[in-house]
Amino acid sequence: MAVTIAEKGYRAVLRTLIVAGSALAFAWVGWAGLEGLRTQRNLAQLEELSGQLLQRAELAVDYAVITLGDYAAPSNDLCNIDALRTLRRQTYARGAIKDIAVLASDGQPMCSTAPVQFDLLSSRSAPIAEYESRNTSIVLQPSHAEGSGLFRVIWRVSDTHLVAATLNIDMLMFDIFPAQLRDEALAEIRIGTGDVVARFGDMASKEAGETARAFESASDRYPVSVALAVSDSSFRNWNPWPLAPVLAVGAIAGTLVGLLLAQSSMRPPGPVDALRIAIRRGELVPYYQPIFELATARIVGCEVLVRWVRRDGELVFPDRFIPIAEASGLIVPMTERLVEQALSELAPLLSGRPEFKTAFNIDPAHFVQQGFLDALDQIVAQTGWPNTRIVLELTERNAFPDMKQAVAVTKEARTRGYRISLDDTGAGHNGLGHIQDLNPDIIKIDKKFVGVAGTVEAADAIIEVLVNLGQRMGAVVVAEGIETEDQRATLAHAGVAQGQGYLISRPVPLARFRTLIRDHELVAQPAANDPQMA
Ligand SMILES: Nc1nc2c(ncn2[C@@H]2O[C@@H]3COP(=O)(O)O[C@H]4[C@@H](O)[C@H](n5cnc6c(=O)[nH]c(N)nc65)O[C@@H]4COP(=O)(O)O[C@H]3[C@H]2O)c(=O)[nH]1
Repeated sequence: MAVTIAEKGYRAVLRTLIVAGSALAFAWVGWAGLEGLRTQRNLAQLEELSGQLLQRAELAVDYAVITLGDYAAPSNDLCNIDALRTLRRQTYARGAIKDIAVLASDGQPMCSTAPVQFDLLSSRSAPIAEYESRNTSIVLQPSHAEGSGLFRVIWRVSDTHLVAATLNIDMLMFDIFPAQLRDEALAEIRIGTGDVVARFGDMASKEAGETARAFESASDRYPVSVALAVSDSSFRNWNPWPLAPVLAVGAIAGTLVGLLLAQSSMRPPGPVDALRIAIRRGELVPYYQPIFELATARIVGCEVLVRWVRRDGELVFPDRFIPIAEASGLIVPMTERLVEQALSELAPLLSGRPEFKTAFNIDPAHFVQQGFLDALDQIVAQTGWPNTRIVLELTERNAFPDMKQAVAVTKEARTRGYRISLDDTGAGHNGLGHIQDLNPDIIKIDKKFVGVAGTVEAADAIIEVLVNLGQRMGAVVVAEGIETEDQRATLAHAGVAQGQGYLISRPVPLARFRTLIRDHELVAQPAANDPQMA
């Protein structure tokens, strides 16, 4: 089937849309997938950072506890000059520890290596909170100066003997954040119920109201916890993937998939699928060929002949698709739609034309199918046509799959009022067998004989036999394929009652058929000798 320029253009646009859509979709999915991974990775990294910070804080406390362990024996007199000198030396050698002190039972320092450190920062007027560790003899005390980095680890060796180490853990946080987050994140080390001992970073630069991602980790050994917060925008911009390669890879993959998709989805459908689509779209339409009285040229009915009118206007004749429809079973929905459409279209012609009948070609296999007549009844009833005005044409050319069933359905059809017509009579392989079995109401003489009527003796003899048979069986004889006035005259003279053929009209669409009927009614001659009517 030729592909028109418009169709080519349409396909090109469709192909471009499929490929572009697929490329965009893949690029987007690739990007969104990697963004999801990045979020997961960033979350994991921040959790790890908060864990690391907590570990550092715990280590600092561990270190203080180990150092205090050296002075824990109550027998030690730590407050004499020599002992203090040794203590001071050791304190200087241990980075985070700023002071070691011996406390009285009320917590007041008895002696200290650097008495200023903790006491200066704490207010003597308010009591300083104390938080017990899992080992209850180890107590942590934040300083009153929030965020100073200072806090105290006290070891209650006995009720009267307390040793304390003052720590500054500010420097623990110095390198905790990656450079990208340093100005847009906040880390805090807290003691007890929330006293902030040390703070690093700043989120003040971020816009007010911006959400932040927060992480917290708490020690199960000491009353120490760590809180980490990162502004949402920093979090989103952290560890970005290189966007261009990601999009490029996604787009290339999408383009390849799109090309494959376009190729498979635009492959022209096979003949059966094409026909199925055409039926669904209503591209198979009825054409009408008038059946007229040979004596008067009065139109007394029509034969419905299917045409496939493609979207581009191309007209496809039945010999190109009826065999496909019959072999695939699509002949059933095709015929049903055709009957429905034709009867609906022709309904206005019913009134005032009591003899007007419409004939449909019925595939023999469809005819003997279970429920054929019931389905037909339903369609016909919807259109308001009486069954008696409908002719079912059965061809001589195709054999009936089940002749007994065909005879039974024929009888039942006639009981329900339908007329049975035997098409292409004489041209099939059954001789006159079908006439005897099916007892039709109408016998159609094949155009093979009509075309040579009056010129070939054998054809004239066959026509004569069929006319005689018709008369004896009470069947109307119709000649198909009358192309010339001579043929019409010869056939009329031979006793053929009705005919169809190019002499009057080819099969035509509805509008043309209506005009034809009107014109013929105006010029039709009254029958001198009315032949038998079907
Ligand atoms: N040369 C010549 N031809 C004439 C003349 N008058 C009519 N014809 C053609 O002869 C065919 C008569 O239909 P058919 O024997 O039932 O033969 C039909 C019928 O067997 C089948 N067919 C058509 N429509 C349907 C349908 O709706 N259902 C089924 N099952 N078969 C159909 O396709 C066949 C061909 O149909 P068409 O191409 O429409 O061909 C039609 C018609 O156009 C004439 O004066 N000269």
